[in-house]
Amino acid sequence: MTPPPTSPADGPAHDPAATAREALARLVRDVPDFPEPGVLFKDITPLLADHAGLRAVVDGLAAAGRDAEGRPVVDAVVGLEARGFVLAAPVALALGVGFVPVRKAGKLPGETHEVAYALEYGEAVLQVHRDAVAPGARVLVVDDVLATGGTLAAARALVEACGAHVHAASLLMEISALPGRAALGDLPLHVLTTV
Ligand SMILES: O=P(O)(O)OC[C@H]1O[C@H](OP(=O)(O)OP(=O)(O)O)[C@H](O)[C@@H]1O
Ligand SMILES: Nc1ncnc2[nH]cnc12
Repeated sequence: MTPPPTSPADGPAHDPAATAREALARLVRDVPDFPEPGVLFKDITPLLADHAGLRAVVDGLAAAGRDAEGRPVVDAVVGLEARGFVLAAPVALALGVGFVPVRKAGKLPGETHEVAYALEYGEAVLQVHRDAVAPGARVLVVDDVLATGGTLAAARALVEACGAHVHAASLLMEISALPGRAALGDLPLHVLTTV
């Protein structure tokens, strides 16, 4: 039987994390001065439009919700409006659990918890349905970008207001020039790439 490739000289080894990083490097577009001067916007729409790239990053994001043997260890996946929704729903399917939306204020019809927060280019209010996450549940939070950490800190506060626990946050990319990681204290972060 032919052994699997072990070095670049033998051919490309199957490394899911490297595949996701390569997709991000190739398919995320930098847009200077959007949505305001001084912001280098990371546009993920080319990545979302590429089936293999989307597949690679969904698999990479879902890994944060599994144990060392690959078994799911979370009870729900929370996605953050709007880009986080696109990624979190397939991650929830991959892990065999449900999807819970955290939305900008005024969009959810039921009783909500809410948190005001600031992000790299503005301020907003996030909400979650009070009954969306069961008390004691272990949650994976999924989003695209970690910049200042304001959005993710607000999402964590909302999950905790439901009496649930954030197992980890899983993100496509961390902007290392911004202080997001420091703002999140002991929250376990799983990032597919750092820019
Ligand atoms: O770390 P932070 O500084 O909080 O920034 C990160 C957040 O900013 C973007 O969301 P945005 O509110 O622009 O929403 P969108 O997905 O609706 O475009 C991004 O999708 C993250 O959620
Ligand atoms: N620079 C950036 N690019 C894309 N999304 C963001 N959210 C916050 N900062 C961002």
